[in-house]
Amino acid sequence: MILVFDVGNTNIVLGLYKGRELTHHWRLSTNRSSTVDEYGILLTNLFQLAGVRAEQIEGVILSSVVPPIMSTLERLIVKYVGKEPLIVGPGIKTGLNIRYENPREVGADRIVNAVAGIEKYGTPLVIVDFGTATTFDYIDATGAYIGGAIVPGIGISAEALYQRAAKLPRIELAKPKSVIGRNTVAAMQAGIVYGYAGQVDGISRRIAKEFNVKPRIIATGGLAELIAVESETIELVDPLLTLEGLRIVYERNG
Ligand SMILES: Nc1ncnc2c1ncn2[C@@H]1O[C@H](COP(=O)(O)OP(=O)(O)OP(=O)(O)O)[C@@H](O)[C@H]1O
Ligand SMILES: CC(C)(CO)[C@@H](O)C(=O)NCCC(=O)O
Ligand SMILES: [K+]
Repeated sequence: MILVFDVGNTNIVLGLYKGRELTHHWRLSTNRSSTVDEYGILLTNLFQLAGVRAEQIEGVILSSVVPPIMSTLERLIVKYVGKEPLIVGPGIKTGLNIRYENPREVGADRIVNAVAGIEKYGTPLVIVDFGTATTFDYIDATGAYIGGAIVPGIGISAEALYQRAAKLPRIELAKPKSVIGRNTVAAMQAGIVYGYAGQVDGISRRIAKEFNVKPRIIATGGLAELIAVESETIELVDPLLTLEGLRIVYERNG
């Protein structure tokens, strides 16, 4: 069994693979002040509930876009799983040709998404990940990672309205009845849901035009489903794409 960790700014998503099969997956909050032992209690409890013993885990792979908690997570894995994790970053084989100006700058989550996306969906491809930030990644027909776009995430945008405008409340992110809201909550929901759906369509169409391609457009991330149903360009939602990418990268370094 291998244990995979996708460490994002909002959530840590972890999964257990038996061969190619994802047997368990869990979502924890990313808490910058949690200690090794606090994360250790969570991990131990999850394993216990799943009937998994740490000795059954042959290897661990971790991708993170939160540098300040890396040392905590590395120590967590050594202490509670008894393994040195493989960390997605310079020096490991991803098999991805990265054409970013500085390849080290690309978020590990975006790299791992691209690896899984190419394997599962082929190229050319656009991956949209609705996380803390919404990211777009464009992979060309040769399988090269060209780059993408980074947008404030849905949660960040909704939170900013609430924080900065005295009369705007915190809202539930849900689809409103109409694109024209006739109360504050409905108006905010319309702006966010249709705004983000339109953003995906707009950016995807621009990619298609600028690069003269017809890429498949695949979405992932916590809030993908809500937006995908309103988008005209998202072909499908693959909620566990990042975990799949981690498994593939682990195998490429075996
Ligand atoms: N129902 C909701 N209402 C309001 N905000 C939400 C809702 N669900 C998620 N969010 C917010 O949206 C953002 C993205 O959440 P999501 O669960 O997609 O994170 P994620 O995909 O794990 O992101 P990351 O990988 O960056 O940690 C977070 O800021 C989260 O607080
Ligand atoms: C954009 C986020 C925050 C999305 O999780 C992450 O991929 C990241 O921190 N990336 C580094 C910057 C870049 O990808 O260009
Ligand atoms: K993410």
